[in-house]
Amino acid sequence: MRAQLTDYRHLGGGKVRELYEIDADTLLLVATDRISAYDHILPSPIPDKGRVLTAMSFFFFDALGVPNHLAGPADDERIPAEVLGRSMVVRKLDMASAECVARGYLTGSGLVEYRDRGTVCGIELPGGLTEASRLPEPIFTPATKAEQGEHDENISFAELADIVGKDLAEQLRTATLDIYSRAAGLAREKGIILADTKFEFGVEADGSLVLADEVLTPDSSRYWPADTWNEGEVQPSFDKQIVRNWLTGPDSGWDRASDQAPPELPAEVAERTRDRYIEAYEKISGLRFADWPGADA
Ligand SMILES: N#Cc1c(N)ncnc1-c1cnn(CCN2CCOCC2)c1
Repeated sequence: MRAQLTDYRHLGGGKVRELYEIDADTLLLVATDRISAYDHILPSPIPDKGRVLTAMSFFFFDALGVPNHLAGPADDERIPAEVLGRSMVVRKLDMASAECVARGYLTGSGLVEYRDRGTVCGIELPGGLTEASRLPEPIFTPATKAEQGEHDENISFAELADIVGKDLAEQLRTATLDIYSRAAGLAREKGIILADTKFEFGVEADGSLVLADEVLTPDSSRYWPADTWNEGEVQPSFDKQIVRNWLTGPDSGWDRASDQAPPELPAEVAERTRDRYIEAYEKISGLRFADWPGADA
């Protein structure tokens, strides 16, 4: 008999996820169908988004073969029926206080700093790079965790070392770059560019790392279609471009520059976005989303 969500203490959450306490040693990480765009949580859910992104985390935790925080399978009995398929039962860890970001391409906040200083997180980069340039090699660009609604603040490796200690900072950098490179190679074979991604790690009593949080989902990463990659242009997001185009198009009636909340999405836009999430998962994993638990949740 499955527990109820109300059996668990709600610890908090973020823009699109919630965290519950199962017991002293175990948490329930729940992904919702909420989607954010242009720093707004949209009023319209994307059906099955939580399940697809949870399936992606489970795929990569298995594929990567590094120590991780999963404490049960996708259909673990401790997962309430209403969130089955979009939840992970995870071990409660002592979390490292840093967002561990790897970038293989220059965009977003990294591009802003590069245009200002020629660096990203204090890392000198070659001249002449532009929007969506592939970097000579992937770089580790840590950030401090921001309060909800705020943007994480990029910091240098030296600043990270001051926060977590030099040895742990070096471990975080090595693990982040190694996992990113392996995942990027896997995605590229399937025609998808993993431009960048954000990991969170726990630290065991012996100082070893445990990969935590969600991993390599479209919410924690930038995924671009490889066949349309064109240096110097803002790349289309593999998963969110349909929503972005509708929101900034003539039909939405929304002004991105205003402080208006975005409108509801047409059902067709939500449905096509669902299809893109499923396409990303099935292309990358080689698995069928139809086989993932929780379809009737
Ligand atoms: N994963 C994990 C984990 C763990 N295994 N042990 C202890 N704490 C955490 C933890 C607590 N917060 N976060 C940031 C991710 N949050 C998720 C919910 O939504 C908001 C963001 C991770």
